[in-house]
Amino acid sequence: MTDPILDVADLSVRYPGATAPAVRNVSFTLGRERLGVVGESGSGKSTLGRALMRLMPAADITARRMQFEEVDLLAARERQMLKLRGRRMSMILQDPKFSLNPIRRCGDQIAEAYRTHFRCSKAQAHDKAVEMLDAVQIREPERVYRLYPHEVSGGMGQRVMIAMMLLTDPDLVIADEPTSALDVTVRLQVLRILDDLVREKGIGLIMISHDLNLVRNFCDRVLIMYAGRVVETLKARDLDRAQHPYTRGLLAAQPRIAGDRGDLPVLQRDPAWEQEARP
Ligand SMILES: Nc1ncnc2c1ncn2[C@@H]1O[C@H](COP(=O)(O)OP(=O)(O)OP(=O)(O)O)[C@@H](O)[C@H]1O
Repeated sequence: MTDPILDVADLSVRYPGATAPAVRNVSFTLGRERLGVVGESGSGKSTLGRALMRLMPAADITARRMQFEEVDLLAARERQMLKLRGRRMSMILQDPKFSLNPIRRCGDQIAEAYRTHFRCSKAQAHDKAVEMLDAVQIREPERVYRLYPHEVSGGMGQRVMIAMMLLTDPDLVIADEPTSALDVTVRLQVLRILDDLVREKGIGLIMISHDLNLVRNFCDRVLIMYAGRVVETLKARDLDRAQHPYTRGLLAAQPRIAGDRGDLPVLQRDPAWEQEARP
């Protein structure tokens, strides 16, 4: 692995009033690679992503280390975080409908994001927005610039979001289920764009997903989360050789198209999984 972009040790997150932390003692490093974060609903994947961006002012975030390049994310003031977010670290969410402003044209939103970070004229920001739409393989960028979010498909909306994120050349991108609302062909296009970012621009990508097949094929390494903890960390290509019974249970519960199509096994949970952690 290359020099870590992110180095996290013993990160825990507790929501106000919650009896147990949503994320518990999570440790990992991220290089210029694709790191998958997998686990069932409620295992803490999104909480982990939002905590890294410090997007949860009400929650209690503790860690031994939370270092993003030269920045100590635990000590950084909110002013510094405002400069980092959207510039050097970005997040892509599942559904662009909730991330784009419904009453502003897509292109204007990208141009405005550019002007937030860089001093330039409106015309320069417009040109940059069109260039970015083109970079995410939108065929008629000038036309799409003028569309409102409700006028674009889910896949195009997701590409608009990625275009906005690309503006500032971030080093870290956290993608939270970025393709689950997309059909298979558009999903491939979006994955290809993210893949190019890792290969050509050398970003570090955290890909949060439910989809074991997707992370197996797309990611370099995978963190498996259960009840807020990382129970296993593996190279994606070694996923089928996973040791932890939870990971093995998830793999066994995957539907198969070919071969024996008997009943899917039900995951038998062991309460001990909640206590242990294997970084
Ligand atoms: N804003 C919040 N306030 C209080 N509790 C929350 C909040 N967001 C999430 N939680 C709780 O934290 C735990 C982890 O949730 P989180 O959304 O991180 O899981 P997840 O693995 O991303 O799930 P999903 O795959 O369904 O998105 C859950 O028990 C959830 O109920």
